[in-house]
Amino acid sequence: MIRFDQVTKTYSGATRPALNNVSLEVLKGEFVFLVGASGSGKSSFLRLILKEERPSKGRIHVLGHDLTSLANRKVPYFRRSLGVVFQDFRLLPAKTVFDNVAFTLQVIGKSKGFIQEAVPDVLKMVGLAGKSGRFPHELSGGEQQRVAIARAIVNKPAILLADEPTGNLDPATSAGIMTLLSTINANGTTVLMATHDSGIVDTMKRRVIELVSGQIVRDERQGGYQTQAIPVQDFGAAMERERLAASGAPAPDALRTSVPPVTAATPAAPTAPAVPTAASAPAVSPFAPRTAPVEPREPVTASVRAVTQPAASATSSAPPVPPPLVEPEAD
Ligand SMILES: Nc1ncnc2c1ncn2[C@@H]1O[C@H](COP(=O)(O)OP(=O)(O)OP(=O)(O)O)[C@@H](O)[C@H]1O
Repeated sequence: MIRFDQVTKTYSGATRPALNNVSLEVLKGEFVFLVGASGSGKSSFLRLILKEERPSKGRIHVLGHDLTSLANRKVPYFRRSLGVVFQDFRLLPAKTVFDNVAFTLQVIGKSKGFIQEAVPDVLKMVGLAGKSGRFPHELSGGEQQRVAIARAIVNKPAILLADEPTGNLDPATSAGIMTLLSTINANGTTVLMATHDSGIVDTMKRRVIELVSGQIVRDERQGGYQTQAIPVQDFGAAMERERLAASGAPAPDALRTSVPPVTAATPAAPTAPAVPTAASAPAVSPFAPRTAPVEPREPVTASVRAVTQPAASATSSAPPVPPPLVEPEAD
């Protein structure tokens, strides 16, 4: 469904690649978390799948298309099979909930009759049946994200890409969004989600791909969030480093994070969803110290090369995220 063969992406003017020799396969029906420190390459990975960026080296296949040779005029049509959700919702502020979702279908030329049926259906699915006449500013953050998800799935995409979809939401609201994404996945859509939310990843127990400095250092079935870049045990130390950095003091060597060797593993078969509920949602932020000991992870069959990585710099800032993907069909 999605295959990366030795993909490297180096942005112009950059001194190091955002993605470095990445090979992996995502199968139909999988739910995959992309984790890693800020700047590790998660958004770049998603943008390459959307063909918003081109790889500097390597090949990418998505839904049977070789993206390297896919003509630009065919890209809008290709993207109809992909839904995208962003952290900041990206709704059209002057359009109602109904019209935000309908707009996606209008620009690809769907009939009025189709739109009148499809939009209420999808709004019902995301739990917003009674709010179709509201404007985005009249909705909570969680409701706005539901509209964004409705918009992303109304055309029944084969793949849903979500770039930190819960990044602006509280834990209970995030749990509701994850329940929704799990339902969408259970209905057959392959989901790839970049996240920093350790609570969600630990609760859902899905495939986890971890990036450090643009390389895959972990590909684990039913994985947890624990990152190589910032090992869980060292969250306290990481916070102490932040405190010292903010106060201008040099970080003592004792506080530097060490990175254990890593065994990368592989594409896992789809598994039954373990969906957090609003009631059970753990109130954990990526930077919350955790006290529980780290369980050894069970490796799965390797098809991704094992990589040993230096610690990632966690200082890069996120680039601007690409605009919504819906484009009118070329004649
Ligand atoms: N358009 C761009 N031009 C130049 N460099 C870029 C661009 N987009 C990303 N980068 C760089 O590529 C690297 C990976 O960035 P990317 O946004 O993919 O990381 P990320 O893991 O998604 O980070 P975050 O968790 O903060 O969103 C970073 O060093 C970033 O500065």
